[in-house]
Amino acid sequence: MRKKIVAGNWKMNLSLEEGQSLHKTINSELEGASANCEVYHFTPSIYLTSLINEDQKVQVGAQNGHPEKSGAFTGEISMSQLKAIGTQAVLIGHSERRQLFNESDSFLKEKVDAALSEGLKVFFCCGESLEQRENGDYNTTVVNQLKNALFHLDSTDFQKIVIAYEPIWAIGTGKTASPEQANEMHQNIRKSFAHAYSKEIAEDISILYGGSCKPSNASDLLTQSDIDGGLIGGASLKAEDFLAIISTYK
Ligand SMILES: O=C[C@H](O)COP(=O)(O)O
Repeated sequence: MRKKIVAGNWKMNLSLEEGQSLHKTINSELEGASANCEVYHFTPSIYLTSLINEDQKVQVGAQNGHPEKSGAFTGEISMSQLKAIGTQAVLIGHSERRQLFNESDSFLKEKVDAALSEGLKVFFCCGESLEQRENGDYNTTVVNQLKNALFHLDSTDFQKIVIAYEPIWAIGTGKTASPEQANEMHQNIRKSFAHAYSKEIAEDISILYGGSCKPSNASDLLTQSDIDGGLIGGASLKAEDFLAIISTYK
């Protein structure tokens, strides 16, 4: 059965002290609470070692990783280096990486392979631009992103993969997809897995929504039939907001 997951993507925000304090607060609030959803913090890589602690409720992930194990890639961190320090998960394919750092589907595919070979859990992001939404190309765009980076994998690999659907026009804009628009895309994504693999894989994979999700709209979005949680940006930076979103699954 697929899992509910709420993940915070801090992006390039928070000082180390702020990050440690936020992580500590979320962990202590969840301590002893019944586990109805998994919770992740995707933090700046430089903070990972100070936050990773296997005994805590909130799992810690990186926002990026390089597919090569080692070599002359100044400024990069490999998936194997992430794994070596105990990182539990990695974000791959976030639209900010695709757009601002020109990451192509084929490069993302290499990252997915490298992350899985290290045993990292992959949160694979997909989503269409406003133009693609308006000209009706959104379903094809998103399915192609999945096909190009994921559909070469074995069925068993999907135990380590979570999909995050993030319409680019909803990220950090205050505009959200309506619950119906988001759910329709999640159903479409699930169908593409059923078509490429099997009904079982499609039913088992967790698909998160991301894009201006906040306490006021979380319960409408995150309780849709095919939405299994959220990848939260801005609203993950304040403990009160992030906890309110997590409480959707209480
Ligand atoms: O990874 C998170 C998404 O980019 C959503 O960000 P946002 O909640 O600030 O719109």
